[in-house]
Amino acid sequence: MQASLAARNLACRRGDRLLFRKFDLSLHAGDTLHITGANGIGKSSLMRILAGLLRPFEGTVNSTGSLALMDERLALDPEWPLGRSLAFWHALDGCTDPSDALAMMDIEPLLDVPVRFLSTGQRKRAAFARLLSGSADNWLLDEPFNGLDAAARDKVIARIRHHCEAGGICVIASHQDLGFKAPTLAIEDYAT
Ligand SMILES: Nc1ncnc2c1ncn2[C@@H]1O[C@H](COP(=O)(O)OP(=O)(O)OP(=O)(O)O)[C@@H](O)[C@H]1O
Repeated sequence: MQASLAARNLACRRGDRLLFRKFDLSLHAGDTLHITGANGIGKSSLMRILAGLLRPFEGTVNSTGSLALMDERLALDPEWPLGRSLAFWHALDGCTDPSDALAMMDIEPLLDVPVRFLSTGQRKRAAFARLLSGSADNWLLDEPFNGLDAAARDKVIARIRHHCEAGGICVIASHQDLGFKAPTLAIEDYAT
């Protein structure tokens, strides 16, 4: 894998509020990082900046390797059956055999269900199935455990560990305890 992710002197402004400033990070192959902070502090905004989806007010982001952001926005057509929606992304992501990821997240029984009928946890499992069947080097996971039951959560943690042991990077934004050890960065330390 080609993973690396660095941010320098980031500042984030939302509306007329400067949320944080002077935020730096430097991650290399194998690193996991837990971004912590209270509701509304700017975790999701930071993740979108790192993903290149939101322009920082100041500062720069540099990465090598491919990047995947998983957040509350499912990016699956709500009217399509889940299987068809996932197949759309598998084709774009160049995934020829998603069966392992679908089985791991217990998705097969849901493939005929329209996305709009999925429960919160089922949606999250579908999002993980897409992530796991892709080949991104840098994973940006925004509140990845919301809605997951204990069994699904354990599987996801095992896959995060596996991803990083294989040389990937995983940044997890969450106000919750992760349930496993990871270096932490508190956004409060950069709040204005
Ligand atoms: N498009 C926007 N325009 C203006 N303000 C916004 C916009 N999006 C988010 N905000 C504000 O930016 C702040 C940070 O939001 P963000 O979603 O990044 O926080 P968060 O730390 O992820 O919160 P939570 O833990 O509740 O998910 C919030 O006060 C939010 O209302």
